[in-house]
Formats: sequence, C-alpha cells, structure tokens
Amino acid sequence: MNFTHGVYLVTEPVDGITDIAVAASRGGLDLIQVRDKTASTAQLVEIAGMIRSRAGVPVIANDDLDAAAKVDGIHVGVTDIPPTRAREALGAEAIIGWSVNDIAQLDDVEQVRACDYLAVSPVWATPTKPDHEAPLGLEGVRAIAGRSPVPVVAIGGIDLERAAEAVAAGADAVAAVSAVTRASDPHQVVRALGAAVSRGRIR
Ligand SMILES: Cc1ncc(COP(=O)(O)OP(=O)(O)O)c(N)n1
Ligand SMILES: Cc1nc(C(=O)O)sc1CCOP(=O)(O)O
Ligand SMILES: [Mg+2]
Repeated sequence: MNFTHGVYLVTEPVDGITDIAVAASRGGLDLIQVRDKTASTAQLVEIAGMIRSRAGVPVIANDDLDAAAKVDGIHVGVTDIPPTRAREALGAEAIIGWSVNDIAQLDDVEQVRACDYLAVSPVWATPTKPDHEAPLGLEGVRAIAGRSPVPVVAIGGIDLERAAEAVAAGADAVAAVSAVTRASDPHQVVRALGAAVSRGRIR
C-alpha cells in the first residue's frame, strides 16, 4: 500500500457521508474505509460503491468479507477474521489492513505478511470508538513502525498537531474519522492533515 498523501479516511454513519467522503477525497486521500457497525452487507456495498464511483480513491470495507469482495479490500481487527483468511478469500490485489492493539501481534509473521498495512489501534483515546483498547501512544507508534515490514497507520484521536507527531514517530499515514466527518469543510481538513503529515515526515 502506497500512502502518498499519508491521509486515510474511515467513515461513520452520519447524514451526507457520501458527499463528505467525496469532498474529503478532493483534499488528497490514499484510502477510504467504510465503517458502519450496524449496516447490513447490502448497505455497506451500496455506500462503498457510491463513494468509490465518485471519489477516485480505493475503498475498503470494515469487518465484512462479503462487502469487501465487492470493493477494494477489508480492514480487520483481532476479533475479526484473520488477515490470512481475508487474503485467501480476496486475492493478491485486495487491500488488507489489520489493527494492532499489542506489539506482540508482530510476532505472528504469517498474519503480518498477509497485510498491506498495520494500524496502531489506538494511538490516543477517542470517543468515536468507545470500545477501543488501551492507547499505545507515540511510543507504540515508534515500536510498531520500528518492526513492521508493511506501512503503519496511526488511528485514534487524530487532529492536525497529532498527525504530525504520529508521522514524526514513524507512522506512514494517519487515519481519521471525526476530524473529517464532523468538519465544516472536509476538503480543507484533509488538505491540512496532508500538510501536517508532510511536516511530520521532515521532522
Ligand atoms: C484503520 C483502522 N484501524 C483500526 C480499526 C479498528 O478495527 P477493529 O479493532 O476491528 O474495530 P472495529 O472498527 O471493527 O470496531 C479500523 N476499523 N480501521
Ligand atoms: C475506527 C477506529 N478504530 C480505532 C482503534 O483504536 O482501533 S479508533 C477508531 C476511531 C477513530 O476515530 P477518531 O478519528 O474520531 O478519533
Ligand atoms: Mg473490526
């Protein structure tokens, strides 16, 4: 996975999410994940398909292998299907991401090698995912990025300042929900996140 802009949007089910994601994509996104924990497979496929046809950015599904098969890939966590099974089902071209809540997950080389990226989950606490694991902080970003053979994404509580910090600590990209989905101008926020990522890369 090539995180050129270093900015990844994870959606949430708010009014107008398709328009928000499309506007955000114009600010420079590498990837969009459609995440709606209450949606059916058909609903996920519909939302992801609409975003995909208008945004010109790869779109993956959260958790749902059947939805993922209709788009560009999947993001899974430790309680979901393992990355190796997702790879078998979706094929070599699919984008597969895996949440890392504990650095010991990197010992499972087979799973890590099945992934296109790992997410440090979370870096900071966030109300967007009330059931998140203990925050790993910038130390967690450094530790995971230092061992990962694939790109590393920082998620959880990302804002402009933290985006630069996470990238300076070794993340290849930042993934944001609320900073973008609840912004008055998602396009400008994504541009600003991209600029923060660039600052982080030269720190
Ligand atoms: C980019 C990214 N990172 C982490 C997660 C969280 O995945 P998971 O732990 O499976 O939790 P749910 O999102 O399924 O509630 C993610 N979705 N995306
Ligand atoms: C989808 C997701 N996964 C997380 C994890 O820790 O695994 S945190 C999160 C939500 C991040 O939302 P926000 O950018 O609004 O903080
Ligand atoms: Mg999951």
